[in-house]
Amino acid sequence: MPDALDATPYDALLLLSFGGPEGPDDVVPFLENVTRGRGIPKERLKEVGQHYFLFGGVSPINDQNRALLDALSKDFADHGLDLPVYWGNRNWAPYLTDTLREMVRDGRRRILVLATSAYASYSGCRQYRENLADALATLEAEGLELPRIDKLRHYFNHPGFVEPMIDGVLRSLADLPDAVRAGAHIAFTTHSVPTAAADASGPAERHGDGGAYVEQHLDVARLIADAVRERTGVGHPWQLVYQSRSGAPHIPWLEPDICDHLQEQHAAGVPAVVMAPIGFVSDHMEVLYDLDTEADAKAAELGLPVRRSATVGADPRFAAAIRELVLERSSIERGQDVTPCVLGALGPSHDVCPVGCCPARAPRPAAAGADSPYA
Ligand SMILES: CC1=C(CCC(=O)O)c2cc3nc(cc4[nH]c(cc5[nH]c(cc1n2)c(C)c5CCC(=O)O)c(CCC(=O)O)c4C)C(CCC(=O)O)=C3C
Ligand SMILES: [Fe+2]
Repeated sequence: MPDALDATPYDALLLLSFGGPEGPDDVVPFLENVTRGRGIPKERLKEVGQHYFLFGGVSPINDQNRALLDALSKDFADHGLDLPVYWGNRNWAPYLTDTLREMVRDGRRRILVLATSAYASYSGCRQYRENLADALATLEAEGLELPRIDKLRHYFNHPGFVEPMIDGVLRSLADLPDAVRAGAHIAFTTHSVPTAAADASGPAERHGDGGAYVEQHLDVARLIADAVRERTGVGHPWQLVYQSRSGAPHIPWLEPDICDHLQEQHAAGVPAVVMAPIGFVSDHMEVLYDLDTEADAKAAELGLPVRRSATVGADPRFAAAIRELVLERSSIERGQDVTPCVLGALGPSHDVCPVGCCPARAPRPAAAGADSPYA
């Protein structure tokens, strides 16, 4: 047995995710949960419902999270880290509030949260923190003693997140026909968000011109493109592009969309494209529909060879990265010196979201940050 690792003061890890439907009857109530109060046009909702029905009403995200939980349990056990791992979602069972209640009943007092979103943004960070605050408010109203909740720093630039994606892009390039491989363009994709949300992402000093959201994605894209050049000797041209736009058409969102981008690349004579969904932690519906279905169809129509590279999912290197991040944060909370493990130009992200980080359109209480109303 390895020496036991020390996660004190934490007594549990909470995997916090989006949630997704597990059958046709779940689709509409799931979409209602997601879009409550968010002003998404009815037409868009109908269309997104169809994406789920095309896959039997089942989002792959829950099985992805189950696989990640298994990978985390295995990694923690193999390394002598005795820390229970729980799972709760924003939009579908197991619901965050129910999981948090169970954790309190199990006596957990200091909880560290791993969200399945690697980057700063309202949708990828503060909204999860708002959900944590809502859950705490519910437990408080039930008379339960509230645990203290912290959130792990953004892990977009952790080697355990980036390296599996480098391998994925290399595999996709290798999988392209020989004749088009050297000329292939890499389209790094992430979820589009309103440009106003991107501009206000991250701490106040990063606001403006795409904010921390765009800056962090560009950092990861550059890391992957550089690593690919080092390993293949070919400097593939690349661009950060967007997918899964929603919202009303008159509100500006980040562009270009991947499908328009494929068309432009094709028109410019690019012989092949690797689509690398760096904005997503696993192959969930955005990847299976928006890339593997819609963008693939667009490419087929153009006669453009494309490949889609893997997300990290339950890669053991990602599980190991989470262990390292847990131990790093535990040491910091104990007042010890640590050297954060990080790649790229931006350095490690903050441990605690400062006041004004990824502000909401309408301010609401958010936990696990400097502006948390909870301890
Ligand atoms: C930045 C970002 C991430 C990445 C970070 C993270 O992972 O959290 C993400 C992930 C996800 N988004 C998901 C699903 C949906 N997102 C929607 C709507 C929206 N997403 C937004 C942003 C993001 N979303 C935004 C700005 C909206 C507009 C409405 C609003 O401002 O809230 C809608 C409504 C319909 C639509 O309009 O598409 C659905 C169904 C699923 C589950 C997939 C599955 O089931 O497998 C996942 C992982
Ligand atoms: Fe989304």
